[in-house]
Amino acid sequence: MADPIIQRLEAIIAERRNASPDSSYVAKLTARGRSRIAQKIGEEGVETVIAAMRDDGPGVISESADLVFHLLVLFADMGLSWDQVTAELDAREGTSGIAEKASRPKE
Ligand SMILES: N=c1c2ncn([C@@H]3O[C@H](COP(=O)(O)OP(=O)(O)OP(=O)(O)O)[C@@H](O)[C@H]3O)c2ncn1[C@@H]1O[C@H](COP(=O)(O)O)[C@@H](O)[C@H]1O
Repeated sequence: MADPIIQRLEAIIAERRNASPDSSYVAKLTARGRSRIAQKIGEEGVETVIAAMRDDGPGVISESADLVFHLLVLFADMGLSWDQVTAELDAREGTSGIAEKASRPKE
């Protein structure tokens, strides 16, 4: 089960998708289409990287919140949920990243 703020945000985003783009950022971004939502995730990821390179801890937290929020907007657009991400992490628990990479088929 997702953290309570993630659950509330998923519900808010589902509702705000149908609001007026004049009064809702979620509705405005959704109306611009999937590619724009995905582009925002790239932008927020880059802003997180920039904050990290500046050793700006509060900046990394703030940009990470933007990143998670925009991921949730994308998930809503694609019918996905945060619980699916945590299920994927659960499934990976205990598998070393080094071992997993070594087990991939050779290209
Ligand atoms: N958590 C957030 C949240 N985080 C970030 N943002 C917005 O995301 C945008 C990202 O900022 P940027 O400067 O990168 O982008 P921008 O220049 O404003 O936008 P673009 O024109 O570039 O797309 C800003 O407008 C932020 O205000 C958010 N907007 C909304 N929420 C949540 O979503 C709820 C519903 O919001 P509305 O849909 O606006 O009612 C709110 O009550 C909040 O709980």
